[in-house]
Amino acid sequence: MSDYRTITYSPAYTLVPTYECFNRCTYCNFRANPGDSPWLTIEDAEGRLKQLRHQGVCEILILSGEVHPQSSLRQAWFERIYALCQLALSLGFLPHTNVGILSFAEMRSLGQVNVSMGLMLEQLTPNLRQTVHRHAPSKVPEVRLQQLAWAGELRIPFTTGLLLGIGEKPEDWWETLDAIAQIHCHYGHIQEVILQPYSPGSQESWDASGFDLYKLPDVIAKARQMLPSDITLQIPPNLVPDSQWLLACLAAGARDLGGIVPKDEVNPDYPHLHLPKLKEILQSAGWKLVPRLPVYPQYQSWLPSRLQESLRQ
Ligand SMILES: O=c1nc2n(C[C@H](O)[C@H](O)[C@H](O)CO)c3cc(O)ccc3cc-2c(=O)[nH]1
Ligand SMILES: C[C@H]1O[C@@H](n2cnc3c(N)ncnc32)[C@H](O)[C@@H]1O
Ligand code: MET
Ligand code: SF4
Repeated sequence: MSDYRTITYSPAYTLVPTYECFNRCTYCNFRANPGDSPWLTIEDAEGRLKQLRHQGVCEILILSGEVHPQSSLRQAWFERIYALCQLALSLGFLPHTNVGILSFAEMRSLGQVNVSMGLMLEQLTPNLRQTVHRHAPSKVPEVRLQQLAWAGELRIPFTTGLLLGIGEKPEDWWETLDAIAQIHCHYGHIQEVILQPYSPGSQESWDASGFDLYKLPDVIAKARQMLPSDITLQIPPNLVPDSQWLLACLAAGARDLGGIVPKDEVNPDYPHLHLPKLKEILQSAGWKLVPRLPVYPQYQSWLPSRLQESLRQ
């Protein structure tokens, strides 16, 4: 069977351990000030996950604001995230965690309870350190590249990507894609690359217009040429609301729509279309939308045997 004309998505639900974050990326509509966002309790998460059973949800996406590595609360923050992953597994779900920068030891332990993990490279250009990332130590490009290398060393199936339209130049896109291609050639662990158009929301401090979506198909086409063919290109359909342009993105080489979630926690102002509607749009152009797991098939044998057991169930 050929996978020609097939587009995938992951039926997902997002848990947010905390919105509090010591970084202040100016485009962020997610963060709260440290101390201002009560942490998600295990009891609360358990209640929510139990309601999700038998609804077709497979992936639990764990997205968090970050507690400073030197903070006395760091260990409790990390333990809460680990416990949330264990909880999701115990209830039959498959966790994918993206909680920002981790120490090597933290990443290694989360690798034991996640079928894949993620961290967006955003953009490599150092210029953003003076602008949108001026108060975001976690967004230092070298630090993020190091995270990708550690994930490779630890053989964790990984999702990364570019945030487009945060003040970078087109040549910066190619530099960032090239870095991803190189790291994948070394470790072979990048399962997908997200091309995420910056989309303005109501909570951010930056007041910029969103990424010009009409450029997205060209960026996708170039990314498809530059990246190894075993990396899937993902675009978030809720951030490409014009269905003709969504189809143009697929024609250009995007093959995955990421997690389709009840609430996009990062871009709460952009709800997803209902699945039947999305299927209909894709079908009109000859595409079939099919669910996938948060770990791609070629990486399943990389996982610890406990996680492979969870996959079988
Ligand atoms: O619904 C969303 N899912 C996001 N996801 C999840 C993604 O769509 C997929 O569900 C996962 O990558 C699993 O395949 C991210 C995953 C990452 O590793 C890094 C960044 C994102 C960003 C988003 C996002 O903004 N909205
Ligand atoms: C979890 C990921 O969400 C992305 N992210 C953060 N803020 C926005 C926004 N306003 N629009 C689009 N993507 C965003 C970043 O790339 C981050 O790494
Ligand atoms: N704080 C993490 C990052 O930026 C993940 C969530 S962002 C809303 O990488
Ligand atoms: S994008 Fe992530 S790191 Fe930046 S402020 Fe938001 S939550 Fe924090």
